[in-house]
Amino acid sequence: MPSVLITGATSGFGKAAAQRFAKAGWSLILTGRRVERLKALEEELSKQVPVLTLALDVRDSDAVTDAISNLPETFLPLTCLINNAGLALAPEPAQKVALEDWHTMIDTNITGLVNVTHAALPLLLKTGKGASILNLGSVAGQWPYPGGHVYGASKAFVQQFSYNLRCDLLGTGVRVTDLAPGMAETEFTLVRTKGDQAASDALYRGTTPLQAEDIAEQLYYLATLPAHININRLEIMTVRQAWSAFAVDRDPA
Ligand SMILES: NC(=O)C1=CN([C@@H]2O[C@H](COP(=O)(O)OP(=O)(O)OC[C@H]3O[C@@H](n4cnc5c(N)ncnc54)[C@H](OP(=O)(O)O)[C@@H]3O)[C@@H](O)[C@H]2O)C=CC1
Ligand SMILES: O=CCS(=O)(=O)O
Repeated sequence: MPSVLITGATSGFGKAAAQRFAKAGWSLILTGRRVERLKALEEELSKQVPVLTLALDVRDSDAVTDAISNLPETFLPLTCLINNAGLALAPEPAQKVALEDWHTMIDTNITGLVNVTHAALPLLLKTGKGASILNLGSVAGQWPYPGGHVYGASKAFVQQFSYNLRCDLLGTGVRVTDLAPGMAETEFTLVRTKGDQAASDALYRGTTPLQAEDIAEQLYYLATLPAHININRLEIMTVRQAWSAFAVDRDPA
């Protein structure tokens, strides 16, 4: 039975991915900080497949290394790592943002992702052919927009780290993908606005955002491609989102 390690499984893409992989019979290693949600997910999915939940903050490198290097045999070999835990904060212009918010994004989206990758790499290399690392990037890593500042830059890191890993893992059989979604309706905007439900609802109202299940389906597709195929980057948007014109600073009329 293949097994998948999903970071940030307590909400959004991570939770939907856990449900999708469970449906296909994969063993699940699920992580996140919110213990109650992990427990609920374990209760739901352990009726279908073996489930191991790890209450972990991806920023804590010692805890991450310890947990991943001591996985029970039932959850090995590890076939897929989904580096999904992440967040955006402070949609305001850069010059108005608290430094702490920038640090939180860097510590989670960059340091957290490399912590988990470093800990899981020996297991994935042992699996070799057919193993995958699926990294949650974002359209924000490729395309600039106002208020994107450190969030977009952290996702540009995810893209380049994914490509560079591909170079080093050549010949090992381990695949690496930067999956870069656009606007998707999860708790992402609630977190970004520090709990402003009205702002979150307003962003998704009157359009058709991607849903967590759409991304889960892509993750499952990527993890189950024939072993000789590596999709390097997959950018995915709702058909109701696109780019906009360049902004220009003009003198008053
Ligand atoms: N929604 C969107 O529009 C898009 C999202 N993305 C990316 O997809 C990923 C998932 O986002 P999404 O599902 O939308 O958002 P959610 O807010 O719904 O889920 C985020 C998940 O990350 C976990 N997480 C956050 N910080 C930490 C931490 N320090 N340690 C461990 N887990 C953490 C949360 O768990 P807990 O709080 O329990 O720790 C939660 O399970 C993120 O990397 C995001 O940047 C990319 C493109 C578009
Ligand atoms: O990564 C999230 C999508 S967006 O808010 O940057 O468009």
